[in-house]
Amino acid sequence: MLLTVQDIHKSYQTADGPFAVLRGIDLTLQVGETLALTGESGSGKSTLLHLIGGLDTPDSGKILHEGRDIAALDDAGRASLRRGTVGVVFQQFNLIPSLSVTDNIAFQARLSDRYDPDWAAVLADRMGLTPHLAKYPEQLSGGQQQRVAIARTLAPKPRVVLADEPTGNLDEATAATVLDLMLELVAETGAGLLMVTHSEGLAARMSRRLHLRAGQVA
Ligand SMILES: Nc1ncnc2c1ncn2[C@@H]1O[C@H](COP(=O)(O)OP(=O)(O)OP(=O)(O)O)[C@@H](O)[C@H]1O
Repeated sequence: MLLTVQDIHKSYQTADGPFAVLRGIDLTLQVGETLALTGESGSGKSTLLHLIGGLDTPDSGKILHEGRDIAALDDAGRASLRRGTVGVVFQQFNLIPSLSVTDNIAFQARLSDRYDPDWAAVLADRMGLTPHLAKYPEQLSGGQQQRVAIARTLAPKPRVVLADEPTGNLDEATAATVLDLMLELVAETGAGLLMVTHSEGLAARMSRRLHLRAGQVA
């Protein structure tokens, strides 16, 4: 199993006392599987993604990446998880303005020592970015920038791809094209994808759906 999440609980402290955002979440993700995470605004989707990516820690419960409990990792193990094993795509593109498209795509893979120029070239080609490799982010359209962000995430060949509304900034047709590409590439690398989306249309293209309601799987 690529990813196993067991009975996750998470509360935030507020002025009125603790607020339970996640109240016992279980999920699994297998190789090649794509899981849509839906739920109303505030239902805890981003919180769950952050916990799975090791960006925050749950109050209780377990998160296993390929059988390894992330709570048991030391700082170096956690850093390596964030840089290579898990890839995250956010709604904001977060490209580095001073780097060309080529260098933006390579950036994370280089950091984690997983840079493969041939794979980076394949990604750029499939994402339709080859004519734009020498350009800088400000010279690209929103859809092109998002494709660079996705290529950058996939460049280190992560085992699990976590995506938070990755096409939320794009028009519907562009969003569908970008998602199809992401689904193809995730399938080819044998990764699993967990994607937050508000779009019924996009959720329907994925292999499974998990709906959060009041901190639980509905
Ligand atoms: N650091 C924090 N401190 C306190 N409360 C928080 C914190 N982060 C999130 N929350 C609260 O937890 C709840 C869940 O937030 P989260 O961002 O996970 O929801 P979401 O389902 O991703 O929402 P959206 O679809 O609007 O992005 C919200 O009520 C939010 O206000």
